[in-house]
Amino acid sequence: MAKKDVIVLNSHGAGQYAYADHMPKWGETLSVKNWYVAEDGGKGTNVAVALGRLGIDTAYIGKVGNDPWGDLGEKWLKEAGADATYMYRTDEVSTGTGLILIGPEGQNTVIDGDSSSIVLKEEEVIQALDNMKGSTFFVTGFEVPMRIALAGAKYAKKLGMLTVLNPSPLPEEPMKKLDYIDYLFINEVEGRYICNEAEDAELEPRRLMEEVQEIYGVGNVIMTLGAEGSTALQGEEFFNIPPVRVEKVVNTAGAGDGFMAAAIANLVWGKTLKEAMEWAGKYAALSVTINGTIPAYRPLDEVNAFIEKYN
Ligand SMILES: Nc1ncnc2c1ncn2[C@@H]1O[C@H](COP(=O)(O)OP(=O)(O)OP(=O)(O)O)[C@@H](O)[C@H]1O
Repeated sequence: MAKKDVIVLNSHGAGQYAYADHMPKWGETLSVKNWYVAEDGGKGTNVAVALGRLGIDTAYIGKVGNDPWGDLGEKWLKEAGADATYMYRTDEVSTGTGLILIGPEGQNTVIDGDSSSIVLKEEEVIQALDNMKGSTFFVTGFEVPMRIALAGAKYAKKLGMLTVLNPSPLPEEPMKKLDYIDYLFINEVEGRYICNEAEDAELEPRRLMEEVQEIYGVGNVIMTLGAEGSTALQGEEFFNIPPVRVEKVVNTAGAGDGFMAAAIANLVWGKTLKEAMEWAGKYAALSVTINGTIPAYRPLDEVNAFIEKYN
């Protein structure tokens, strides 16, 4: 039986970026500058790699194609020390990938491929969880089908694990109660959407999280506020974690995934939720000073050095 500190069930994918001076017409061969595969993994591999690099015993569950993008995900996981045994493979659909064509004014057109996550089966998730009974945390999100993510969370809870959900991308239909979820991580836009609030509406973060608690029946709601830091409602206890100001913000993509991974790592280390969020805020602040998503998830010694310098 392979017990883990954290099991992550969510997607893997790889975005391809290309810079063009115009949009191609049908039949045209367009030469583009600087075509590259970005190291942004999809929320599953992002979180699993971030946790692995922090030294947390982590396993990934998901499905990728039999193609180079799937191989890349497996390589990232293994290099981070995460277990890729349950990175299932399929010939039916290729690994989720998108072509992001960036124009001369920075405008972009995205061609998004179907992701192999859509053919992940509930039985495969259950089998993986059965083989990892006794694990501590189970983390999921909706870049795999919502039905699969929630079935996984319910089963993990039944096996005695602590469950964490990042319900992103949010489904259009309202969700039912999620009272088998222990920790819900959302950003402010998602918080307002769940509460049916306009993005620029006035509801205070605390009230928003109270409503989210009520709607979903989840006791611990953690809401990230971008450059403004983060905030949480743990039962009735509210806390606000002020932002960490860095000299130069280079790239904030994936900051939310990194923040969640860092907070969970601290919960594994026995810290309180408040302590976990303070550390995660520093971890995420370091990540926004580094270009790329996966490259910005730094190992424990580098994060500690940054925190020492910051203090
Ligand atoms: N400009 C910034 N300066 C310092 N810290 C930041 C900045 N932007 C984000 N962070 C940190 O990262 C955390 C997560 O950011 P954010 O709320 O933007 O998540 P998100 O919207 O889920 O991000 P993404 O979807 O890009 O992963 C914040 O709570 C904060 O701690």
